[in-house]
Amino acid sequence: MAATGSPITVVEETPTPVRRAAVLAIGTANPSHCVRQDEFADWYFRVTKSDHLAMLKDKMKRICGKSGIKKRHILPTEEMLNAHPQILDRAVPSLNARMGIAADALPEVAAAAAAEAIAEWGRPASHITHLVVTTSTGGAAAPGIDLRLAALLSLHPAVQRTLLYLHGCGGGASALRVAKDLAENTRGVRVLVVAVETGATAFRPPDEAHLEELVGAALFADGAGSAIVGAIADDDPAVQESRPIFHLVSAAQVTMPETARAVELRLGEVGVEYRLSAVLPSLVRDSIGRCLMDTLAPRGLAGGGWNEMFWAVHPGSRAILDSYEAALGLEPKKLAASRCVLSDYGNMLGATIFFVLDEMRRRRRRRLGEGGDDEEEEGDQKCVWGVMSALGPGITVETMVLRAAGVVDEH
Ligand SMILES: CC(=O)CC(=O)SCCNC(=O)CCNC(=O)[C@H](O)C(C)(C)COP(=O)(O)OP(=O)(O)OC[C@H]1O[C@@H](n2cnc3c(N)ncnc32)[C@H](O)[C@@H]1OP(=O)(O)O
Repeated sequence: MAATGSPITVVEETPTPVRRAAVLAIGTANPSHCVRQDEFADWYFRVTKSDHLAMLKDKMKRICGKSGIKKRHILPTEEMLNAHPQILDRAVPSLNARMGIAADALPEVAAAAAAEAIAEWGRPASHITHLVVTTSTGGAAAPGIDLRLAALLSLHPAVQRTLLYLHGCGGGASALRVAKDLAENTRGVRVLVVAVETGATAFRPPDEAHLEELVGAALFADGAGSAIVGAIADDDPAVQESRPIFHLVSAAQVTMPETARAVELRLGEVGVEYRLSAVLPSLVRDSIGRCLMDTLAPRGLAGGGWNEMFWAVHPGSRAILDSYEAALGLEPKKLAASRCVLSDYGNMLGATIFFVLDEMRRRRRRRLGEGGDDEEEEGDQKCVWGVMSALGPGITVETMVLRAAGVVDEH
């Protein structure tokens, strides 16, 4: 597909929608422990007592240097690792210790992000009708983090809970897809969506036999993202309460052919184990254009040119963003919000997409509200239609067509 082209005409999923879902508020939060990427290799090898593995440490420094990350928040501290020595010993089961750390810490981080979204929404938490929570690293228990979160936020006892486990980096987008369906199918539904992740469940010392874990240790980070999703309808009195940020126009999920082993997540005796194929960036470069074309063509978006839209791409890593850019012929400004989030927070798996949406609307507000003159930002403020894209295990591609609220379509 050409990078530029004819005006965009979107085929709506429901031609005469009674209700159309929209993101009404966004919140984010992180644990307080922040590490600088240029200091991470020294910290990581010291706290894992691995300074003797000099070649691995050098490799880790090279990976960190090419990661596109400046800093990120992580739950593990030296004190925590000293209190749980089994985390540093691959020969000893450590799942219980890791799940305990996640169960203690993550509800608070998730609640902080959700509380920020609820405050922006401006209505009582008890008005939330549905809660969709996703995590790949925050345990596997029932009742799970969703029930704890409902209690911390004083949600209504009848709130309907859905918990999505192990959707990886696509988790936030999956949860938004579920929330969109819930909101559009029942009048008055207001969904609180929360994604929360920690690398504590996957933190291990460096090992020559598990080099992809060096990559994960260099990229993955901890945080929570949240959104309120509701449906906007002309005949809905609740519309008065809502100031949409992004309309959720249509959603799709596809799996790239023959990639079932490219990205894997597993819960094992030593916590969350993952496989990241070294050829992941090239797999994405080769297939993402076709995947998006197949997904978006039926919705009328494949003929308009990728640069005519704004892009909210999950920053799996610097190389993954490079692959999107190369495959789609995107101008550098298109992925500026994704690269900014990667740089400041790292890859927080499912939580990251909320940070990207938040960063995009912040840039829009800055531009529209303060009359900024940054040409790079200006391009995206004018785009009405956008694509949210995130890759999960599989490689599973989650895609959502977005429409920016408050932007006039000039076509
Ligand atoms: C979890 C989910 O559900 C979805 C996800 O988002 S998964 C996370 C997605 N991200 C990734 O998998 C990382 C993709 N890779 C990258 O971003 C980049 O390769 C990188 C930042 C790790 C390195 O940058 P680069 O430009 O490729 O530099 P390059 O010099 O080729 O690689 C640096 C080193 O990393 C090693 N490396 C890169 N990818 C590796 C992998 N998957 N496993 C092991 N080693 C790897 C290279 O072999 C190289 O080692 P040497 O320096 O010893 O030669």
